[in-house]
Amino acid sequence: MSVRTKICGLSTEETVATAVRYGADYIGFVFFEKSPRSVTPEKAAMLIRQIPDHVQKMGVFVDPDNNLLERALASGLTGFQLHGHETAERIASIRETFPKVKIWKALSIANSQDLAQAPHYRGLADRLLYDARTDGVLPGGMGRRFDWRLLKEYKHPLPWALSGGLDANNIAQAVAITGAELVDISSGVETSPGIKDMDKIAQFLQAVRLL
Ligand SMILES: O=C(O)c1ccccc1N[C@@H]1O[C@H](COP(=O)(O)O)[C@@H](O)[C@H]1O
Repeated sequence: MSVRTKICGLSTEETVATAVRYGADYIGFVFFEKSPRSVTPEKAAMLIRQIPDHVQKMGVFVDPDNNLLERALASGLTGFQLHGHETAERIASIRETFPKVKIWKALSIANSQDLAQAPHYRGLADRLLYDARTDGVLPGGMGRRFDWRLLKEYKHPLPWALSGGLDANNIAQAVAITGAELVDISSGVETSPGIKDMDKIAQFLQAVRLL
């Protein structure tokens, strides 16, 4: 099975170049000021200029207003990853305002009841991103994982991706249990919060290629 990858939270030219060189399918930029990975639209634009067309560029947001989405989109994004409490109605409104942009809705998962929100986004989001529920300041990017067995046999209402606490050592098990065809990583390729490591990026992408 070919598993696609998203490397998230990049903020330097070197790490973007490494992710591209080792075959990332998606690269993510965080537009959330409380995050140690936060970038401005201007910085994202500079980084996105070095990314080829075949690699999708996702912006990560937490309950953004349209003004922020607009400014970030101008940097060259192809998709929005919405990681806050965005309702189905809010997603519908974002889709109407930005019809060409792919929309991923992140869901915080801690138990099987959390999956009940998933069908609400059918026909609205392009993809669901299952991530672990966190209790901290950040709703993602905490390296926290959830019980992957919750996704076993689950009938997904939409295309989806797996995230939350993934790394080069656990990715084979995560994919074997969940059947994920797209995986998303941030802190698993860092040495400390916000500091990406080029070797870890390369190792993760190579580990996925071997699956
Ligand atoms: O990375 C962040 O700082 C972040 C901030 C706000 C919302 C989401 C964020 N990151 C996303 O969280 C998941 C899981 O990350 P990790 O691999 O567990 O560190 C991933 O999609 C990041 O894009």
